[in-house]
Amino acid sequence: MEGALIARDRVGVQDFVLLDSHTSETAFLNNLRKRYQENLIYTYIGTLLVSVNPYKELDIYTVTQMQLYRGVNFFELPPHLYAIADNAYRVMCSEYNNHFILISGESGAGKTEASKKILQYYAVTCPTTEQLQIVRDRLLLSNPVLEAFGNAKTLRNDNSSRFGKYMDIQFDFKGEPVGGHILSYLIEKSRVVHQNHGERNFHIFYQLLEGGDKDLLCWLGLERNPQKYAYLIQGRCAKVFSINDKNDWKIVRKAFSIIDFTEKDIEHLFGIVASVLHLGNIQFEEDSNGHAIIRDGTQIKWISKLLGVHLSILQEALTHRKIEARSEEVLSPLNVDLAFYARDAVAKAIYGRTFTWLVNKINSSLANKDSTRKTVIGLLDIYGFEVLDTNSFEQFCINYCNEKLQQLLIEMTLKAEQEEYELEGIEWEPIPYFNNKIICDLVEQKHKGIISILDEECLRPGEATDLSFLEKLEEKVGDHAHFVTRKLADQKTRKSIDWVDFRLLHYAGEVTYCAVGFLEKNNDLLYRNLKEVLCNSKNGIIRDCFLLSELDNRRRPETVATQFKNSLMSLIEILMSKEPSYVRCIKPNENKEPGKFDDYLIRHQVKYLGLMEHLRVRRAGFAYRRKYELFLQRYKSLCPATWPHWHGPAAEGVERLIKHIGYKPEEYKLGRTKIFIRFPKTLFATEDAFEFRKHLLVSRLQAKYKGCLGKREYKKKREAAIKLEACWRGALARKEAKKRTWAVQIIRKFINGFINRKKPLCPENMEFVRLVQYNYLMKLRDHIPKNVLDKSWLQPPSILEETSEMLQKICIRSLVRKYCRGVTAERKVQLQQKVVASAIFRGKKEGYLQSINQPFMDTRLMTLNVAINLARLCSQTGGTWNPSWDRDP
Ligand SMILES: Nc1ncnc2c1ncn2[C@@H]1O[C@H](COP(=O)(O)OP(=O)(O)OP(=O)(O)O)[C@@H](O)[C@H]1O
Repeated sequence: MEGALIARDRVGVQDFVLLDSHTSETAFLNNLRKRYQENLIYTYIGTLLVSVNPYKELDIYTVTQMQLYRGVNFFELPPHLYAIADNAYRVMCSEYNNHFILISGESGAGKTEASKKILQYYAVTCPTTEQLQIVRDRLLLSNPVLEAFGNAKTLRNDNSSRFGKYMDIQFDFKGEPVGGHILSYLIEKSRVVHQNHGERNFHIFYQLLEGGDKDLLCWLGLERNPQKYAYLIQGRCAKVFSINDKNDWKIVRKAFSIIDFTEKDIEHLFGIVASVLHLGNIQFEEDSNGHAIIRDGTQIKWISKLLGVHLSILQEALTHRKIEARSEEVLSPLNVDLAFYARDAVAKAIYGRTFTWLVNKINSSLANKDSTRKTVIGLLDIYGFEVLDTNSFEQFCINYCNEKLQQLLIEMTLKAEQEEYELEGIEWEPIPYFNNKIICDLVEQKHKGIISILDEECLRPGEATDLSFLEKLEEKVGDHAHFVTRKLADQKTRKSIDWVDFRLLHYAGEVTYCAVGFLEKNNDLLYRNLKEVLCNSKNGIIRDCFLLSELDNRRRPETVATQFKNSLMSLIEILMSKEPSYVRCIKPNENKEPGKFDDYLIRHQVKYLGLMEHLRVRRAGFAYRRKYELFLQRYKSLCPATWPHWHGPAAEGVERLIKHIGYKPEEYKLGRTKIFIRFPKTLFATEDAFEFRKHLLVSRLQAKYKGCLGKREYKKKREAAIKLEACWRGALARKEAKKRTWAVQIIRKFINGFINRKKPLCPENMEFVRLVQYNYLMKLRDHIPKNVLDKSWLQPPSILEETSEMLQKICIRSLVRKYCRGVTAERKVQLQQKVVASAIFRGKKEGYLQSINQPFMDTRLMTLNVAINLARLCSQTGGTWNPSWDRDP
């Protein structure tokens, strides 16, 4: 609930106890409308769930939704059927007790849908084993079978349940669904033989004709066309747009096989369904004596075959009545009207009892054989209060049932309230409410109640009629404040009550019942000879339904109303021993239209569903109650002493908190485990303060969160950088170490090579020698003599001495060659002359050595020639010569 306190302006309050004007029906309707228009079909009154039929598919029944509600605190999520179902289940598991969920509302309000949804919820969310899967399937598939035989199209609902249903789902100690049991109440048998305009018979008839295969129909003596059967066409709407009989037939057939029906069972079952259709087509005619006779024997032959009864005996039983006169039995012929009555009575009886057989059959397939203790959750899908234009015996029973259930609800709610107050040590404040026990007594009291009077009339000898019954009522309960007839009414009311009517002032409003047919319906008699025929049937189901022992029992069977009263008593007993949850379904409009909220219709239902009464009871004390822990958890931020954490007991924390907020003493009470807040406005003020505070907290949280995110990001980056650095350094160090290792190896090799350098080339010195050679050659390349006069030469290492010498020679030779090539012819002559001159002057001329480098000059050449000649002369004469020469290399 807390979740949507926030959105209350738009979607209203999720819990009616939080309405300010809780006694105002208009405020109630406004809230309901506001929510309905937002597709919020569920609203709480405390723990009671109010549901408004949306008449459209809503996206709120998905498996995800189921998981959402699973195990979550009742008030934490928006109201939902699943919350009710889950709450019952959780409490059952933890406290190991039994529960029931009572679903009520008028026809078409969504009761059956709700009960199916709850069943699906358990099927999906409860733990189970593969073995139990079959139980789960049977539980789910029991629905289509019961709906086929017990539901029909009515004016108010295309799939209206024409019986009351109570289904127990049994759970073992692990919370696994292990079995189930169904009780059915008051199936509307009259529908088998009569339907109002716009209504249909039970679905199964149409499904069989539409979906049954040719061979089956042939075997049953049926034609596919429903128009051929008198029991199917009174409503003139055998075909309904919203119903797919063919498809439904398939589902029912499949369900039969899962629910353990044998082929024989199915054969007998459809034999009965077909027999009912054949019965409806039997026509009686009057013979000359005014007695009923059957002219066309076709139908009766089929019935005799399908029910396994003797043809002539059946024919006789349908047209005669056995009367016991003294100790003799006399057959008295029936007139046509009585024959039709007998025919319809058989049809109703066999259909009604077959339905009971069906429920028993389903029960035996759902039964859990192991005897360990089980806990149960019961689902009660029962007809709501009915007010039709003409209200008959059925409406009387239905409305009586609703009175009883209303009483149960009020008692249990009051009891629960009182128990809670006692448990919490809060003083009990008496709650004023309307106790409808007075109406229940009017109906059910022994000897004095309406049912007893009706039974008396049915059983007494003599000519009892519906009118004599009415007179008896006036006589015996005429002075009751909740009973009126035309005779008893005042002038004003008299006009609205017919002479055959009586009116009851139910808790939900006035209902006028037409007494016509009460006796007949209450008696529900089947002539004895017809019963005998059925008891001797060869159809196994009919034999199970009509026991021979019934014939021996001379006591009159209980009347329908008494049977119903007794079954209701035992139902109430069953319910009283369990923990209750309630779902009240509301029908929003008469046209099955989505989104249409008919104020008048809904106001009416709010009234007769007792919602205002329930709200008054829930609100009479306190509007809101919560465990201290939950209250503190939600609102602790409103008080500095409790925020962010309260370390003491929760109750003390709450006390500090509300003192800080400023609650007045009359606004609250503190129980043992819970705080009780009297007025919704107190809670809303707290909620508003919380909202405001939340915004503050949210911005703080956001800032903190952003800071945290930033820090986290920075830390991440930093760590990444450090890691990267470490990796990089490692890589560098590894590279360095590798380099060093390599260098050491090289140096080692070098030293080794140096030590062994003198040895011939071997692996130890190979590299060193090569290196030295290489280095020497490289160096030599840079120190090669540049001309022939340059006598320098790089000193070679010892291992290259020989090579060096060779290289030097090659080099000199190359230089010389180069020099020689560069010498011109003129120069060559000059040099030759110089050689000659040298030969002449070496050692003989002073300054010879200095003149070697001097080139010859042309002027001097002449002189040289002269000199040569002179020299020759001198040499011949022994004289000396000392000319100065130009330098020349
Ligand atoms: N929660 C829902 N969501 C959608 N449609 C729904 C819902 N509940 C009911 N309906 C619609 O309303 C129709 C009538 O509902 P349902 O048969 O459950 O009514 P009921 O109260 O069981 O009536 P009756 O008393 O006649 O059996 C359904 O066939 C379905 O179309």
